[in-house]
Amino acid sequence: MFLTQKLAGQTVSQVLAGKNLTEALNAVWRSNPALESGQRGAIQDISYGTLRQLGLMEGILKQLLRSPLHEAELKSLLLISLYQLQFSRTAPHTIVDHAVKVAAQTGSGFGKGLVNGVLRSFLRGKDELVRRAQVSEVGQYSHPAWWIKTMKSAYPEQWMSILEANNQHPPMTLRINPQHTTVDAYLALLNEADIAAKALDDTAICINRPTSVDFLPHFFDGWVSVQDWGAQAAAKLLDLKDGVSVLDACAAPGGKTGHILELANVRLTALDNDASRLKRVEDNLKRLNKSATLLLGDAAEPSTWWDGQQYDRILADVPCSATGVTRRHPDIKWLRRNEDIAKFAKQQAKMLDALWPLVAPNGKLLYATCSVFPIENAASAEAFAQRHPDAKRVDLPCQALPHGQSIDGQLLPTAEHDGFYYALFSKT
Ligand SMILES: C[S@@+](CC[C@H](N)C(=O)[O-])C[C@H]1O[C@@H](n2cnc3c(N)ncnc32)[C@H](O)[C@@H]1O
Repeated sequence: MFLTQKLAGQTVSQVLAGKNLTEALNAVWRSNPALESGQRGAIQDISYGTLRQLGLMEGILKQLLRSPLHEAELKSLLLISLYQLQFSRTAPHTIVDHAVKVAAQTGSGFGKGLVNGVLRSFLRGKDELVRRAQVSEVGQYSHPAWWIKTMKSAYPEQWMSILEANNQHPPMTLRINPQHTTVDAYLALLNEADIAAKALDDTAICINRPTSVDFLPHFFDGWVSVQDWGAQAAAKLLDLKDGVSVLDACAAPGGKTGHILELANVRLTALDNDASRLKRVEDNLKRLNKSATLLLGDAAEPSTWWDGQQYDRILADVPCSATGVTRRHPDIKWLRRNEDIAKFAKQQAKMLDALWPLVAPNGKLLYATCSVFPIENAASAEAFAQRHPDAKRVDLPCQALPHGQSIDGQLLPTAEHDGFYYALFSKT
């Protein structure tokens, strides 16, 4: 426990200094190769949990400090320990004792007494401290104020459920490969493996308790993939048929690439501008025993990689704020800035404009983001249609969507799926 608290504190400290959570955790794994899987799991749980609840934890800590604490590692140690005291089942005295030991090794060691005092004061006045921290919306919903404001104005009825969904553990969802199995047959295999799960539709299965893919029957034979239910809509929306040519313009790590190849016998080009991520597409396709032409290139600069042959279908699953998948990356709540959203929208418009000439007559382009910010979604799609009179917005076939519905292409995060946006255009 001592080591997990120490390393979780360091991880959160790195994130608060601007590093992304995945990179911060990878750095911990690299410098501590002897960690056991249980310890890694605990470090991950504490770091993710603290960042999900950071607004609340900061609100509590502020009440317990006489003056702002500038020593970053000590502050993060307090935040993760408060998180554990509030949300974990570990005995409080163990959490406090170990936090004090970590503090003794942190910086000049002066923080021992402070950590002891703060954590014991929290235990004495917990309920009132939490209540007072939740008076502010940042404390109650653990999102930055600018984010809460945008959600309120964009979704006057759903903003609270969106913010609450962002702070939950994400669901683990599988996509079965219809070339190998069916939902019913695979549920039976899961049942035999003692993995409780339920069907979401005729290709998606939700696992009750997330598990390692090592335990999923025939995972390495390509029978199933891990993919959010909302993400599974993309390939279905593309209206695929055998023989069509498809460009997956922002393909890595290849979740949707694999799905496209499972649905029809298409000629697929998978493009990404990140070589290491493109390698992940290759690995994914190998597991699924599928093939595609992989290209390293910039979707916004087709002249550098395009062979001049138009595509019948283009999937533009563009880089975005990822605000629809916040619960999988809770660091983005604290690393994103309001002004980033407009920058993403600009980059997305550039990519869409560059890709549109590559769509064949009567072909289709599906614009996709995992954002819930309208500037990147509805506003982007409308502006694109305005700029391109030959782009006709097509209604999304509801059978492709979770529960058969969206708000004009917008899926908001729920217990069953992440937040996504889809806009489909056909070339007249
Ligand atoms: C949202 S992710 C795509 C997820 C992927 N479609 C899937 O389902 O697994 C966006 C991808 O776009 C890539 N990307 C970012 N800028 C790009 C650009 N200018 N051209 C091509 N790919 C780009 C990123 O490397 C990233 O892999």
